Amino acid sequence: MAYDPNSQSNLDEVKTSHIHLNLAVDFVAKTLTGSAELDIEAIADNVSKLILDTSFIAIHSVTLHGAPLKYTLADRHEKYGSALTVELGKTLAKGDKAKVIIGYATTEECTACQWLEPSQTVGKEHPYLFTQCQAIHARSMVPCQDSPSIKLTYSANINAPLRAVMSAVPTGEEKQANGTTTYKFHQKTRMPSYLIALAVGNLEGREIGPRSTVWTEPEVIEAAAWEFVDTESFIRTGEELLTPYDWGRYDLLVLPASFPYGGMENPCLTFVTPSLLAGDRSLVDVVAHEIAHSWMGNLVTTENWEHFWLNEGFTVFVERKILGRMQGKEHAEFSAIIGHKAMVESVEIYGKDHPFTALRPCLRGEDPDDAFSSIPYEKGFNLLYYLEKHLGGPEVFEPYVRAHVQEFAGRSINTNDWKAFLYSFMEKNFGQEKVDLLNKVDWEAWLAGTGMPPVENKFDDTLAKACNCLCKKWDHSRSVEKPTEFSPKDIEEFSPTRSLPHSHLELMDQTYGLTQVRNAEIKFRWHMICLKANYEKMYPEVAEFASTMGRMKFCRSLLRALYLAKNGAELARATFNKHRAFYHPIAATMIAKDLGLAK
Ligand SMILES: CC/C=C\C/C=C\C[C@@H](O)/C=C/C=C/C=C\[C@@H](O)CCCC(=O)O
Ligand SMILES: [Zn+2]
Repeated sequence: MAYDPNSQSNLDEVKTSHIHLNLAVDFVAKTLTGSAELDIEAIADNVSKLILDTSFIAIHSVTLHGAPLKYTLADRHEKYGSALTVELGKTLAKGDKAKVIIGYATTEECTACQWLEPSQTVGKEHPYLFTQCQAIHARSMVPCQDSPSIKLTYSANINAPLRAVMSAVPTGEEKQANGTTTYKFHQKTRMPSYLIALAVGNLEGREIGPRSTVWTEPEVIEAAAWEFVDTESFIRTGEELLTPYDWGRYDLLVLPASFPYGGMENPCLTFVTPSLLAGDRSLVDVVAHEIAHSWMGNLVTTENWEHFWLNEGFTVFVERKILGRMQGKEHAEFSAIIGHKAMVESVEIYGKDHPFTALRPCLRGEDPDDAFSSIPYEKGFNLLYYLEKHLGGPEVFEPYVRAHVQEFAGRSINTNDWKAFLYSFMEKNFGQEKVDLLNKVDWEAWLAGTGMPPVENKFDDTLAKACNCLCKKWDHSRSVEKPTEFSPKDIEEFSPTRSLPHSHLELMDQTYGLTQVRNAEIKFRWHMICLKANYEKMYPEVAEFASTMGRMKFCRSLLRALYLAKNGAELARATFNKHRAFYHPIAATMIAKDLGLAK
């Protein structure tokens, strides 16, 4: 039976198999208004009610096959929203089906939607709406069983004044007499509610592959189409490693700058931050990551957010397999080294004994957004990387990873399911020898232990060597007042850490032009180095970057570091307060907590 501590739905009694959305997008009222039709099925006997997750939603009506039903909306749970209890007016036996239609509207407190003014878009002429439902924000957009343990198909008719795109295949559009258009969608593959996604804006599409179109504002379409030209090769490599791609289309949507994540694996339509548009295709590993989710997370889904590592650890593992095949093994290993550094930083931020540093944390009573960090990604990856080596390498492990997808596609699983299948696959295909090896793994330390993983993997440092070498050179240059051995050539491959004297930071900037750099990853690291050194001259640049780039990896980390830097706290808070409306509601909530501004 499904267990989900972050949902208030009666998951043990009912499951939803399909949702049809009929929604009108109102940019003036900033609401989605219409209905959600839920096809439900009793999974137990004597089911008389349906309990749905909602958050800041106004319920207008509930009907069953046209007849009104009684319902109550509970007082709001601070983290999980208001449970909507619908009296079904009859008792369902196990296997009985029903269609419940809920008339509703979102409200201005909706945490999934960000409504952008024209001034917040690239083109500055049209408003824009986008949603982000992971982890538990779908309930603020659609009344539903908002748990990844429930997998459903969905369809939608979205009436909007501008083009609408969704995490589904478009099936048609109908012009309306009032000048709006109804955009129709269908998602045939069963997926969890957190993958429901919608964007509406002045969007143009450009084909970049046999099953891929990149969507974005016309002003950036050229740059986007150029940057993501390798998309089809990533998908094919994923198919070679795993199973045929199941979702039909793989389109990309490049969002406005306030999009809070690097990418979001919404099926058929990955959402990405415009910070990937580096102009040199150097940041497209995020696209490899989102494509890997087509199998890991979207087909094989975590049962609840406590096993989030099954989505992300496996996705990072496949992402690095794809990179290894396309760019060479040393690139994949370099990515693992960078990921390891991110994990060290996350453990430092939480503290090594913090429960959220465990691979499988307890999230009862917690907001999953508070538990989000690099840990499920990188500790999960490190466990799989370690298991691959421990069990005999890719020849043994890659067939297992493929079998894992074949076994669990279409299902939601937990860590016990995962481990049981790993044992049975190894025993069946390779015999007792592998089972003995599995029995030697310190499962308790890997899964429940806090802090860094119990085993430190060794990664190939071919590409890291150049960075480490240059880092040492700058470190040793502390004793020299005006070092002369540095040149722009140094940084064709690199990145440093411990704080340097301000004079050296100035020289570094003059030599490498770091303040002017376009690549957001490099800019971010340069800003972090300056903040670590309390280099106040750079604080205004940091504030500018953090208030124009809504990807939390950048703005949240920079504002938190500025807040902790000498004389930086006031500027961090002032910057956030001034630009609060720029951030997506999820980012705004998290940053307010970091800066001690949460209510
Ligand atoms: C143990 C953690 C438990 C639950 C967390 C689940 C969801 C967290 C929620 O905050 C949503 C996360 C969405 C992530 C989307 C994309 C990431 O891959 C982006 C990573 C950061 C970046 O590159 O910007
Ligand atoms: Zn991911």
